[in-house]
Amino acid sequence: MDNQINSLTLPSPAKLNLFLHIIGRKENGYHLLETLFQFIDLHDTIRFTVNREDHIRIFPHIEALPEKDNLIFKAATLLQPFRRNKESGVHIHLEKSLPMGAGIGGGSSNAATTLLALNLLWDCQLSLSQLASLGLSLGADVPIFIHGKSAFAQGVGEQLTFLRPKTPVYLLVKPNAHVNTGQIFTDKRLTRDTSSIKISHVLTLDGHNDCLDVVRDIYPDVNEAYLWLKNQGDVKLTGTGACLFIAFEHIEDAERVKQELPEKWQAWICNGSNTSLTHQVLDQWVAKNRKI
Ligand SMILES: C[C@@](CO)(OP(=O)(O)O)[C@H](O)COP(=O)(O)OP(=O)(O)OC[C@H]1O[C@@H](n2ccc(N)nc2=O)[C@H](O)[C@@H]1O
Ligand SMILES: Nc1ncnc2c1ncn2[C@@H]1O[C@H](COP(=O)(O)OP(=O)(O)O)[C@@H](O)[C@H]1O
Repeated sequence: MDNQINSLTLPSPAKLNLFLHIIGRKENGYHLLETLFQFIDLHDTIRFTVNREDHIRIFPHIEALPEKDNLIFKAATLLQPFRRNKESGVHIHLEKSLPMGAGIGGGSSNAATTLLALNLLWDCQLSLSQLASLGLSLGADVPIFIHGKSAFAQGVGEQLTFLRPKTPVYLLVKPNAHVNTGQIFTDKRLTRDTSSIKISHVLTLDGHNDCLDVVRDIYPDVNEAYLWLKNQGDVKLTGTGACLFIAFEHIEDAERVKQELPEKWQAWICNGSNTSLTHQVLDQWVAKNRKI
């Protein structure tokens, strides 16, 4: 990638929740979760070019997502007070591949990638912990993308214990539904009393997703895809959906199921990764620019 000192192109990857347990609810209505996050190599790509125009501009326009609601815009705005660079504007080009409202965290990932990139390009000099605290106000999943390492998360997703789960091949399937996270978390039928687990058990546990039954009930297409995939392996829901996934040891098995999958569902074969692709590229950029 032709990264220069005033521009940076970064992948902004998706995550999976290998399990998601709801163990309680806070007074403000937010849910206390226990979830195991892992990254996958499916990603958006974002190019940041700083300039002296003092504006944040995002291209191209995404239908149904006004610029001011874009988490990329919100993340850049949050970082503006910390700029130390004369080049205080930014032109952001977003190549969107990740489906939205799919439980794979595309919006949170984009927000985190923006904070990481502009922290360097605007010379804000914030630590990862400071960026994660800032990012948490944009979404519960932003801190994991800031740290860029697979982790067991507690609280609303901000208390992280870094772990290295197995990295299988995944078949990821997107039913035709755009899930509203808020709607799932306010559903009366949601199970909110799963027992807390010990960190030492996380990697050996066959965890579940407490949102699955409610999501299947509200979104018939998720239910249909779930029933189809159930015959092919241990199918799981990521986040509040809509995406479902199965882990395979061998890529050939994942490919066979993908070939048989009804065409109406979008599907990808991807690899699990315990380091986010963003950080892999960022580390190379930092090493290169240190030498200049
Ligand atoms: C459930 C998870 C698991 O990874 O994934 P997604 O399916 O969204 O990717 C996340 O915790 C979601 O994080 P995120 O998508 O950033 O949610 P937010 O924007 O913070 O919250 C959307 C709404 O969901 C509810 N919410 C969210 C997180 C949480 N721990 N408890 C909640 O009750 C709140 O009503 C909130 O207004
Ligand atoms: N840059 C962005 N990419 C994706 N979604 C965004 C972005 N900015 C804001 N959003 C909003 O955030 C919502 C959740 O998006 P996303 O994080 O992709 O899904 P999920 O939380 O289900 O994994 C979207 O429905 C969209 O309205």
